[in-house]
Amino acid sequence: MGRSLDEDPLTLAIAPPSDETPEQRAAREVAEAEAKRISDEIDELIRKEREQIRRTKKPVKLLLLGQSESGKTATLKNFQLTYARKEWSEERAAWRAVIFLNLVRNVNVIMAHFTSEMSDMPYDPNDSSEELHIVPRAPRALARLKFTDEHRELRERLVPLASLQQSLEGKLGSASLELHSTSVSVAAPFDATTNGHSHPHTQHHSPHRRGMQEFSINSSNGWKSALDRLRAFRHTSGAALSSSSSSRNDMTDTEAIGSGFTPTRDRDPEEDIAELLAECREDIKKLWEDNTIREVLNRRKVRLEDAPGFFINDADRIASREYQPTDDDVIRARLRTLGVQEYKFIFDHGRTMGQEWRLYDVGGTRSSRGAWYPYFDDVDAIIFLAPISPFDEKLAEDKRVNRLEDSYLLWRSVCSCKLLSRTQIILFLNKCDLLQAKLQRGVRIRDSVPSFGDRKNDLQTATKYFQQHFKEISRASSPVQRPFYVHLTSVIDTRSTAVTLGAVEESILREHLRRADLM
Ligand SMILES: Nc1nc2c(ncn2[C@@H]2O[C@H](COP(=O)(O)OP(=O)(O)OP(=O)(O)O)[C@@H](O)[C@H]2O)c(=O)[nH]1
Ligand SMILES: [Mg+2]
Repeated sequence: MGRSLDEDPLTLAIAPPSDETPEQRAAREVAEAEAKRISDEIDELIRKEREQIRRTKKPVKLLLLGQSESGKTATLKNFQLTYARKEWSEERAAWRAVIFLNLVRNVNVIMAHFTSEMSDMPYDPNDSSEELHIVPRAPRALARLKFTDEHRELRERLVPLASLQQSLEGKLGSASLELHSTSVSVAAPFDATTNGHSHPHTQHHSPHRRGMQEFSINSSNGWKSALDRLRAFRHTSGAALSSSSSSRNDMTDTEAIGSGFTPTRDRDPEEDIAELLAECREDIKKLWEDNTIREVLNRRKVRLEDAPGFFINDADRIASREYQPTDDDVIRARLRTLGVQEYKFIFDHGRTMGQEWRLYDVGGTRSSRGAWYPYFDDVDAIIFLAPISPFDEKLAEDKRVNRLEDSYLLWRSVCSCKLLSRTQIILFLNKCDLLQAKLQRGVRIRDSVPSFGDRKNDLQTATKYFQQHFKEISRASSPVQRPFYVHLTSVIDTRSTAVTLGAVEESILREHLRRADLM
């Protein structure tokens, strides 16, 4: 037989006193109702929080867009450095070979100009070996530079670095080669698709169905595709230097020996490279510090300092057997992005600790942009990188196009894209450090950007002007008005970038939760 409710101890304990007056009863019922309301509110908060946590299990997706060399990969590296430090530390050493290649390239660019000036060869700006944004020598006649025997000997001693560059490029694959021309002459080849028509470049691309290798290298950690090649190269000993590969830059051992770079067998080839560089260290410094050679570069308007992967100033530190990359070196190392690469990070710092983020880093050359469109569909936010220092430079892949103009066109296409009309877009006006240096050297903006007019040629005025221009484009071209988020950045400055990323993280997360609520 069951117990009567009247006998339940709890019921008895909380039962109203038998002598309760009607007033006391009314007051008790009000208090009970209030307690229930508070309790329900707490239950609802807990439910929402749980729901939010459940939803945020969905990765936060962030797409990085911008022209080539705008700093997308450098921004991605800053994310990793700030929020996924363990992975960052594990990968740091793998960048050593890329930095060696960057340094060797700096040397070889100087060597190419120095050699052609020494042999009085006419300068050909279309020469495919040119990697920098160089303008032809001014037509006025300048006195011929005087080269000494010491210059000739220096040149002889540094010749092996040409084959070293080829070998490193061959082993790192096409990511290590810059693109010098492209058949695509429009800024946003995805544009036709954005207007509702299919486009030949994007028709068959989807994140799950991508074919062409140039457009689609996709791994859980993209730059590893290049670095893995290098690891394979290291682990197959010196003999790997002669292995055949798809790269046009592979050389045979015979070629390597003939041109002065002789790999030592049975040893990690990266150590051979470090050793060769260490042997060349004093000559590299001499080359960079020589007044006549500096004059060659000045006359040809070659500014290595503004170019990606500038390391020759650090030759003393890098050209060494013991060299290990620092965080800053890795951020500054240049390796071109091929296709669209997906990076997954579980953040181990910050407000979103434990949260998975997926960052999509794209190749920014005009011929790569057709592959972006499939990724517009499902991202929480876009960071658009627009470098503002190259207002007087041309695209590497199309020497007729001004870089700033290209960024404006691309920005307009992204802002006007219907698929992105409700996507948060954060603009980074990047390379402010290089802009400042350029303005300090006396380069006038109005000579390249006539609409800048007689404004003050200083950093503050320039950034305000460029910012306003991007804002107007956004306002005029966005299908639905959107807030204009902008940051002035120099993403090689890891400290200030960490602060910027903190603000970005919060704003993207808010957007992520808002989108989750809408679903
Ligand atoms: N001085 C300076 N260099 C920068 C800045 N941002 C990027 N760089 C350097 O510029 C070079 C190109 O940057 P990346 O991040 O590789 O450019 P990207 O946009 O990924 O280029 P693609 O992969 O070709 O599309 C690298 O060597 C960077 O270290 C900056 O704000 N200041
Ligand atoms: Mg990149």
